[in-house]
Amino acid sequence: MAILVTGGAGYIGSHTVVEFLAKGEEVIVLDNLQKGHREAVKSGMFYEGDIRDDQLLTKVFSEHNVEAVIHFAADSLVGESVENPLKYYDNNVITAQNLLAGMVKHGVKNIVFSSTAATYGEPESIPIRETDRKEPTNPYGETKLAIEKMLKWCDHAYGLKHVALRYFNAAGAHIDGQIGEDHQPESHLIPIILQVALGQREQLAVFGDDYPTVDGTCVRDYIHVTDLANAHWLALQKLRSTGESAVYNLGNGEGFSVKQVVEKAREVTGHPIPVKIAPRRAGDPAVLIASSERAQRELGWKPQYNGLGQIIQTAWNWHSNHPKGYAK
Ligand SMILES: NC(=O)c1ccc[n+]([C@@H]2O[C@H](COP(=O)([O-])OP(=O)(O)OC[C@H]3O[C@@H](n4cnc5c(N)ncnc54)[C@H](O)[C@@H]3O)[C@@H](O)[C@H]2O)c1
Ligand SMILES: O=c1ccn([C@@H]2O[C@H](COP(=O)(O)OP(=O)(O)O[C@H]3O[C@H](CO)[C@@H](O)[C@H](O)[C@H]3O)[C@@H](O)[C@H]2O)c(=O)[nH]1
Repeated sequence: MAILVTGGAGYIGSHTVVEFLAKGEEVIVLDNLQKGHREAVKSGMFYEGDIRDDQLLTKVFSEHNVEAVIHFAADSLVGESVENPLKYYDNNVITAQNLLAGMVKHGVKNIVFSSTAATYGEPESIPIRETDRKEPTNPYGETKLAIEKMLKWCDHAYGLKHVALRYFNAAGAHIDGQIGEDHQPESHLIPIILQVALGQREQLAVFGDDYPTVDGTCVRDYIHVTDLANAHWLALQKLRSTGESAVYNLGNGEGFSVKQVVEKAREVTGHPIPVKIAPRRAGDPAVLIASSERAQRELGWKPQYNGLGQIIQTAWNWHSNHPKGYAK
């Protein structure tokens, strides 16, 4: 039976495809390449197209005996979602609805869903636990929370089981150096810092230094992309063995401010990485740090890359060897 990976040509999806293939799974990727890269999917079957295309979904589900879907495909930028919320309701909520309808129609019973720390909004306490209050501060988080609720009701009505994985900040690149992060245009902190180190940007704009944090800049929990990829496989095993829906946070449990990330990147790259202080970016909570205790206990998940320097080093290997990303 096959595993359908939507958004498998994207950053986290492509790393997950590698891990699933290594475990001997049969993988099919569906990606419209709006952000992903065909070159990031080295093997496995590939369908180029949009999940909102019913004919294509029917074709994929008819041509394969799909056991489970790993659903990465989405728009996922906090700042952009504040400026253009309807884009997020369309490509996140409507896309998920279409996918779930296709799964129900074709009798596919399992889904692992990419949720996010952005579902919590400003945390009520740190570290954040799965049961904590969820009041997103941006439309991106709202759409992911709406999908989590849609999954709950699909379980209730159709017996469609899910594991929702609330990732904190994905970072780093595959240890073999063949795949990594390449978003056009880039908006994520670590790749932007490394573009400064490569001389592709003059400086990093730090979005706000007046947050109630250790040095005034936002604090995030950075988790290696391969550790995230492995959590998906463990989530699938849980669905296979228990047939129960669940939700898990995925992070390292340690927070780093923007300035601390810059400092660590200076150590890794040996570059001074100049910064300038810029206004706050709308929708950013001050601090997001995970408790992943539930994932460790119930999935047996244990991050292998728990040092920020180690995570940045893998990203630096990728960016310095692929200064233009996947572009030739
Ligand atoms: N990067 C992070 O730090 C982070 C953290 C928390 C959650 N997430 C979630 O993880 C998932 C993957 O994130 P990423 O950073 O790899 O993003 P990405 O943009 O690199 O990957 C998403 C992929 O989905 C594809 N896609 C988007 N809409 C599609 C559609 N309608 N039909 C078919 N393909 C479509 C894109 O082309 C892209 O390849 C997203 O759902 C995101 O919300 C990411
Ligand atoms: O040029 C930049 C880029 C980012 N930041 C800051 O760096 C931090 C991290 O930003 P970024 O890398 O853009 O990640 P987030 O906005 O925290 O969001 C990521 O992490 C979330 C989970 O925490 C996911 O849901 C999102 O999809 C993913 O993009 C934030 O405080 C930003 O304000 C800057 O100061 N300057």
